[in-house]
Amino acid sequence: MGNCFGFRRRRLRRHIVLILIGLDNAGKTKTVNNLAGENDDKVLPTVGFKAVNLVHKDTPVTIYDLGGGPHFRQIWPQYYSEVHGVIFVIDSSDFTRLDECKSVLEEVLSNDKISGKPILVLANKQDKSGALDDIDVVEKLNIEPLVNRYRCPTLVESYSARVETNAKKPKIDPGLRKGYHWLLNYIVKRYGDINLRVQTDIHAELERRKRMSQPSNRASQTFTALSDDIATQTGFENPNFEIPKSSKTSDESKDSNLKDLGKGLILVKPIRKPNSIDSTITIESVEESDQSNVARPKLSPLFGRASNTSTNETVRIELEPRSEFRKLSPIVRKKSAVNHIDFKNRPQSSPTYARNMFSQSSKNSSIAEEPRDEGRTLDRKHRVLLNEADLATAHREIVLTAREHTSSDVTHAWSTLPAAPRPASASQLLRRQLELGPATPNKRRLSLRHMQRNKTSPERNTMLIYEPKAKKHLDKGDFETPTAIN
Ligand SMILES: Nc1nc2c(ncn2[C@@H]2O[C@H](COP(=O)(O)OP(=O)(O)OP(=O)(O)O)[C@@H](O)[C@H]2O)c(=O)[nH]1
Ligand SMILES: [Mg+2]
Repeated sequence: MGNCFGFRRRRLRRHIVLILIGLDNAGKTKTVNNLAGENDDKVLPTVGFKAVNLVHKDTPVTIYDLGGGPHFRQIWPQYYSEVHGVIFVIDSSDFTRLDECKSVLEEVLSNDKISGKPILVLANKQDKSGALDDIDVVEKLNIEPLVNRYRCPTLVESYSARVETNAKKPKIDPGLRKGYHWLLNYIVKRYGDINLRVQTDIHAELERRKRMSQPSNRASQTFTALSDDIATQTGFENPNFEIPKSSKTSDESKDSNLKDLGKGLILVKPIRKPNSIDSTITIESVEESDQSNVARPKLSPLFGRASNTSTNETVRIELEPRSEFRKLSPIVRKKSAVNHIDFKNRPQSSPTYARNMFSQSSKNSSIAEEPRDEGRTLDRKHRVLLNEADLATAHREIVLTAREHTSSDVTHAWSTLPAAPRPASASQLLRRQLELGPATPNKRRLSLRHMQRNKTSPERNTMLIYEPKAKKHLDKGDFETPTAIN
């Protein structure tokens, strides 16, 4: 019987997109031909890519069969954001290329757009004598630690894409059939989560490309994108944020801020890797100088400034939230009726929160407009992202904490706000880690990893910090135990 209210259950329209990759000559095209029921004796090396459309239990499936030659591998990442899963084919009879295969697989899995997505590893050419079976492949390619590291649900299957030529319709090897069905069923079951991530990634990628195509604003806008990803996709307050308790008057505070801004500014510029659309933000310290004629970098207020006060080594990165990202963010979607971000639990992500806080603070008038406390600063628009001093002194790995606020917090004055944060647990929306990567004397990589419940893999934002006059050499040995910042 139909629904008596005349409602029909709306089914989510699914469309699964897979990417088929692996070294050249691995048998990718032969494999997809098998899946499509094509009996093609001679397959030629793929130039560029080929899209194959199939159907799995009423769900359309598109498989991008990409060329595996070294030149074509460079275009693989362009497809990563839009795929729901990966099929990685290996020629298990070609022992000479196992190392190459291993490093290519690691490169794929470590990509931000792939980490966390399901992977089907296919050990092809089992008909050849001496071919490695699936267990050997797992061992030789070190697959287990690799997929654990990048949190990719993985299945390894062995099969042969070579089928009997006299058969009208090629039989699909049971190994291939099993693996293919596992991958599709896995995606179908978690389609909502995986697809949300795919859509968000596609949107972010388009935005980034749009920005990159505007040369005049390239530096500032790229930085905006990066900051926004941190600010809006985490939906949380700044990791090292602490509510400052300043005893200074607003005039004093303004003065000290102006002075600090004059010292050691930081240049922010994007670095583009050749043949890649990815860019990294480099933050370069400018040495302190008394010469007034030294040109200071002009940074757009759009993306905020970054400043480094030489006295306390605080790197201050100011974030400007952008509304476009919010529209797609899972946090926005949580409340169905309106475009509403649940600021109650993430008050510091909210521009209105900051505004309220400041209007509250100015009403109370004992609060400085831009209060400052030992290198940590919060002002009207911005939040502190990294506290260099904290990083440099103790922490190899910092497990960030989430802070619980109730709406009543907003009515408090700065000085009376609860300061003790509650440690984030795995069941909470986010799990974030700040990692201090391997360091050279003057270069450090800081990456912010954060995980959202609705996503299947961590987001990662990386910044390289160059310190021309760095004295400390930070390496693994300097840090022993992870410490929570409170
Ligand atoms: N013996 C044997 N040969 C296979 C098998 N699968 C593919 N081949 C052969 O391996 C060669 C390469 O196959 P392709 O499917 O073109 O390989 P590919 O991975 O698509 O290569 P690119 O498009 O260059 O990246 C072809 O000559 C296939 O006939 C298999 O299971 N057994
Ligand atoms: Mg091919």
